[in-house]
Amino acid sequence: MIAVNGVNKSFGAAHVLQDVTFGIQPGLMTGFVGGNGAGKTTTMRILLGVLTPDSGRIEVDGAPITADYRAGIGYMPEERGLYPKMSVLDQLVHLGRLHDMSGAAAKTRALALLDRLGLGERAGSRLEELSLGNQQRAQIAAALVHDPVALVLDEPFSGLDPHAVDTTLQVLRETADTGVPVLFSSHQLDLVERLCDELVILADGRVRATGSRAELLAAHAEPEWELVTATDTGWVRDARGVEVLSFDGGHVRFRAVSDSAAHEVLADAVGRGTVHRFGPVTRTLHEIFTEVTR
Ligand SMILES: Nc1ncnc2c1ncn2[C@@H]1O[C@H](COP(=O)(O)OP(=O)(O)OP(=O)(O)O)[C@@H](O)[C@H]1O
Repeated sequence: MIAVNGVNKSFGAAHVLQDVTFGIQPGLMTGFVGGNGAGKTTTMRILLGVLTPDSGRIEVDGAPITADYRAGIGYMPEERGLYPKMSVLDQLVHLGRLHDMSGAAAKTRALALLDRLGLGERAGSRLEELSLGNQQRAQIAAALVHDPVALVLDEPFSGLDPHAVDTTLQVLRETADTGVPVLFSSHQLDLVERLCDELVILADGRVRATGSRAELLAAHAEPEWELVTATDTGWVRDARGVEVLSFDGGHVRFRAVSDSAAHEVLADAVGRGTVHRFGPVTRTLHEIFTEVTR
């Protein structure tokens, strides 16, 4: 596991990372979310060793991260890093060779990756000739070409069309499935919700919440329930251990002192007629994000 441990960083008087602590587990996709200026890029740069923290440590399996390990990370920096005038394939091969791959192995791997990312036909094009979305795909291939020990990707999905998002996702998921820890930042909560195993929510340089989507939803769950029946639900107001929050004919939303109090309401409703829907009110990641970053 890669651990970001108690990291602090200031630029002048601005304390932009405050005791940032979280883990990136092997085999899992960890989404790093936060608004503009929250500190995601700064954290990633510290992880990669591009910036030095004022205090705190980056560890891999309990020991300080080494230069060797860092060299094996596939990094997609915010400022991107490929040469505009060089062909996509040539620079991928060049990057592979910088990581001690043979030219032939790097070429085979690069072509396979470009194919997977839907860029096979543009392998010979100069980067600057590609659309922004395709340049982005080339950047993703560049982070992956040397079979990285870990992946750290700054906004890898920005500018991708939905099809490219899906293929990129599949490629990242397959990489994670080989036991590689994957960290990526994103503003797109819907995407993060769809594809992340773990989430780290950052606001104003502090980690506000971490955990799987299910854990976050459970930790921030409201003990609220919803019941939809074919008949009037006005009687729920008189049920024991229940406070009705809203009520509209056959649709009632209520808070219950316990799960069993809520289930008694269900049993009562079933006795009275047809129940269309019953269950806890599920919240979206967006609601939780808004709440924890407020
Ligand atoms: N080199 C620097 N010098 C001074 N301030 C900096 C520097 N790099 C980052 N900052 C400041 O640190 C804060 C965090 O920036 P960072 O780029 O890490 O945020 P972010 O979460 O990646 O934001 P975004 O989603 O907008 O890219 C911001 O207030 C930014 O202005």
